[in-house]
Amino acid sequence: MQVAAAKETIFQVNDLNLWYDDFHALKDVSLEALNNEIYAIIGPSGCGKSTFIKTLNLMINMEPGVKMTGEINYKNKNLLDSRVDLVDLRRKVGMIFQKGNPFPQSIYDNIVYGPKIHGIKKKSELDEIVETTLKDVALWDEVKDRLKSSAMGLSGGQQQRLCIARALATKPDVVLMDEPTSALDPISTLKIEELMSELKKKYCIVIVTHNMQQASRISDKTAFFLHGRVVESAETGKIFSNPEDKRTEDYISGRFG
Ligand SMILES: Nc1ncnc2c1ncn2[C@@H]1O[C@H](COP(=O)(O)OP(=O)(O)OP(=O)(O)O)[C@@H](O)[C@H]1O
Repeated sequence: MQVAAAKETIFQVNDLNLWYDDFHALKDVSLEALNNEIYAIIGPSGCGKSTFIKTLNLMINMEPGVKMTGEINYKNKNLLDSRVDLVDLRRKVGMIFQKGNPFPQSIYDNIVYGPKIHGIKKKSELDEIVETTLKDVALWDEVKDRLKSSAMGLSGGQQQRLCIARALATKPDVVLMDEPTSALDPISTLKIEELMSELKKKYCIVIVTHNMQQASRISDKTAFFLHGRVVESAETGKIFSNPEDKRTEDYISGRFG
């Protein structure tokens, strides 16, 4: 009998506390996210989901008055140590937001932006990155004849897939997604969900979602946040069918939030 190889730990967060000035927004958060898995973060508005996901590539440092204690180990290196190269970190830990936010440039230039910053200049190499990443997000067939047209002419769902392609172009390990489908129609949402299931074959994905069906459909693990704490974190099937904590059960059954 073959034993499946253990999945690599990408993030190991230990006792993370975060304050915005005096406001204690994350309390003793501990989580482990593995490669080739989708980790969903759920919880009511204001519970700290976006704050948490933004700590994973230190985008949170752009907010004024933020102070953190604890550990955010990314591939065994604590990001809260001072000597982290932020440019390198953001290349390896890509982020997708609620609304696709392409640059007002061509489809092609949106994708080559990151690779060019990281020193790739050869046209054949850039062409290859554009084709591969657009194929990865299932957008190639829709746009291959208009790569030089403005990205702003794409539909909302296409713009979101382009932004995912843009994140993939720098060869990340992780894709963070903060409510990536909340501004999309059901068909575009389904396409992004199918895409996530494909992407997890190569990446670790952490997604914040308000959509409980989405979390249960696509994720492997789920963490339920409330008032800045992780109430419960487990296999998604367990969270949705047999949660340990009454508050988790109340939330997933729509009794609050
Ligand atoms: N820059 C900031 N300065 C001060 N407080 C903040 C800041 N950003 C967020 N907060 C507060 O931290 C708490 C957590 O906010 P956060 O945006 O992480 O919640 P959320 O779970 O993502 O909410 P939503 O689902 O509504 O997006 C909230 O009380 C919020 O008001």
